[in-house]
Amino acid sequence: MLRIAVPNKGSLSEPASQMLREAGYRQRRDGRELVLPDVENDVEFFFLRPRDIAVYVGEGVVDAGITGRDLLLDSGVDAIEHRALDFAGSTFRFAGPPETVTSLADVQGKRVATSYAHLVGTYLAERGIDAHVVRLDGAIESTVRLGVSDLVADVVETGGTLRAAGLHVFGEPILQSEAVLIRPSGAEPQPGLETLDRRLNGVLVARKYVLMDYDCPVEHVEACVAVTPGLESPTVSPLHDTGWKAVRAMVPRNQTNPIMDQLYELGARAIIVTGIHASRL
Ligand SMILES: Nc1ncnc2c1ncn2[C@@H]1O[C@H](COP(=O)(O)OP(=O)(O)OP(=O)(O)O)[C@@H](O)[C@H]1O
Ligand SMILES: O=P(O)(O)OC[C@H]1O[C@H](OP(=O)(O)OP(=O)(O)O)[C@H](O)[C@@H]1O
Ligand SMILES: [Mg+2]
Repeated sequence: MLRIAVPNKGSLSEPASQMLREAGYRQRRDGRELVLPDVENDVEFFFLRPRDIAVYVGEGVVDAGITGRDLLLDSGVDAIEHRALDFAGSTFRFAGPPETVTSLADVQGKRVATSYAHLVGTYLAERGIDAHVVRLDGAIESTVRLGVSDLVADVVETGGTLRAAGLHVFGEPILQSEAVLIRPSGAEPQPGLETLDRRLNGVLVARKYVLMDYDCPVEHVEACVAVTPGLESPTVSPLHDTGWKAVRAMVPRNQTNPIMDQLYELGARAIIVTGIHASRL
């Protein structure tokens, strides 16, 4: 049985369970369940604190886990990213009062509050910057006002929290983070992991692509197909009217409308878009 760690709280928890549900796995209905066997799929889910998941995976206690890339790197354990999962996207950045910090060099000699002490310590050490890292669990943005730090290093999504605290980001982003599937490094991946990974990729594809069908005059098929090349190659089928063909291809969801505009200009008609419920590539 493949043992998989899933975040039990925080911003990763609900989207991770949702993704696993879409991939055909059982997920807990009651937020207090700690272990959930899914016998039909030969997996067992362990609901753990997001920050601890990399540790369990690194120790080989579980075969895989879902966590944030930032948490994985901060843990410093022997686990590696197996696949990016395209949710809980954020950047990890330095921020501080605009009057006192504007570039990375200004961090020298200052107090930096963060929940990611290892990540920040390593980042600064690699750049030869000597600073005092103050490790705190959360509400990092308040630490400057409260006098515990001179600046912070924290997760930024919309930037709203920093703005509300009167802080501005500076320097290059330390890291781009998102939810990731991780596994122990070194050891060969468990056999069931490939199935889990293919299923999760199936969900990613179903979210990212739509199916586009359209009819096209025979003489414009090549031009239209160039606009919708699909993943392998689009399906081109005959129609009863021999002057027309039917074309079907997967297209990126976020380009649906510009692609339909281009196809229409090229003479395609009856353009129909359908969502993909599930996929296996
Ligand atoms: N606003 C956000 N947008 C996107 N990702 C976020 C956000 N806040 C935290 N994360 C991500 O969630 C993970 C941290 O999870 P954790 O549960 O420790 O904190 P949290 O989501 O802030 O939960 P909480 O503060 O409610 O305990 C990290 O990978 C982090 O990048
Ligand atoms: O850029 P934003 O869209 O404002 O989001 C980023 C904020 O969200 C998270 O905080 P959370 O609300 O989880 O509180 P915490 O700091 O106590 O974890 C994160 O730690 C940042 O503070
Ligand atoms: Mg938080």
